[in-house]
Amino acid sequence: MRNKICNARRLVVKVGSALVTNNGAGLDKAAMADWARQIAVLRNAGKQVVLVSSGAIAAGMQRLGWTKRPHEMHKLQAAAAVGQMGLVEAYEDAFSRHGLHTAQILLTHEDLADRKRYLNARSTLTTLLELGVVPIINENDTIVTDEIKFGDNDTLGALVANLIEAHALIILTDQKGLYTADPRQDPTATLISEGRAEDKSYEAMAGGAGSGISKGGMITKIRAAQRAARSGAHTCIASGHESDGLIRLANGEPLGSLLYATSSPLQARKQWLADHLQLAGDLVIDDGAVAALRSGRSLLPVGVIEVRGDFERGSAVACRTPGGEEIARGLVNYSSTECRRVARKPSVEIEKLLGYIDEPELIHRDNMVLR
Ligand SMILES: Nc1ncnc2c1ncn2[C@@H]1O[C@H](COP(=O)(O)OP(=O)(O)O)[C@@H](O)[C@H]1O
Ligand SMILES: N[C@@H](CCC(=O)OP(=O)(O)O)C(=O)O
Repeated sequence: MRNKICNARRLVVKVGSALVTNNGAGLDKAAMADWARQIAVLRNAGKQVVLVSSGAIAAGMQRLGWTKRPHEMHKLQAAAAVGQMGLVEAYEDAFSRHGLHTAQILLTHEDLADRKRYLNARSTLTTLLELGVVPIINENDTIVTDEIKFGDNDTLGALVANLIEAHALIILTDQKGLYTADPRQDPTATLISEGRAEDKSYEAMAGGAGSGISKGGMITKIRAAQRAARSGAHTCIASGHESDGLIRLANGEPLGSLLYATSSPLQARKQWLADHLQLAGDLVIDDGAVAALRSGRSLLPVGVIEVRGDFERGSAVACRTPGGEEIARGLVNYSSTECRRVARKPSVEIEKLLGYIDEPELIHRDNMVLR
């Protein structure tokens, strides 16, 4: 079962406030440096890793000399803005010692619910990963308050796993994993080694957060595992204090709790595309494009004869024959106006015709499902 994590080529690692900040006492730079070292080992083994890290508020409180967490939302937001600097500075320093570049990405849940921003975030992240950079993600606390209130970077980790079609989400926390009850309250609680992420019985085992600085607790981790499983990612909840924990997980050691998905990322994504999309328009395609799509290739502008409807980048559109038969549907990389300008043209002309290029294909095969 643990080969599910060692086979994962693309991983999201989430580290919670309790860990990054040593339970609120400023940043634990030694721990951060150690995760960076381990992530560098994973990168050298050919894995792509995105880091979702909390800790901005605690770091900001320390920089501002505050000893008590304020209740006012705007003060928490100000602390997060100050602390985010220290957080990324510390990671940048730690990763640069291993010759790795980092990138800061601040996201909100709304960004990922919006199709256009979703596609933009997705292409930026995948480009960074291909460049060998380690993206470091946190919530954009300046413009949203939900996450500060609910302390929910676990959900963000799952949304990022959905976004980049990660194979695994590793949630590092201050416990060894998911126990049958909160181990702080119940000393007889035992560690769950593995089970299906969708298993509803886990929700009843989760208590609240362990410390004043964290907010989510286990329930947000279990829900994150359920959400990650919907895009085919397995989740492992494990201790961030375990020596070489990430490396050992990647080697298949049975650390922590594995909450596994039952479908592959590609199957899950295609199922989602097939079930959930409301079509915003049609791309009428020629015989060559029909054959290309049926053999599993992406849709290029050269095969498009006509564009019907008004739609934005990221909308769902159908690919149809001139007779109206639906061949495929998927998320389109360009708006209807842009599609009309590039239809029938080779991809190399996109930049000249539009003045910029997002992607060489109108619909990428990963974002498409055949009918
Ligand atoms: N069933 C459970 N198994 C393990 N930990 C649990 C459970 N229920 C509640 N918890 C608590 O959840 C805490 C971890 O969540 P949290 O404090 O939000 O950490 P993080 O900042 O890493 O997200 C643990 O310290 C533990 O006290
Ligand atoms: N984004 C904020 C808070 C998010 C948060 O606490 O999440 P979690 O680590 O899941 O408890 C921060 O960086 O301080």
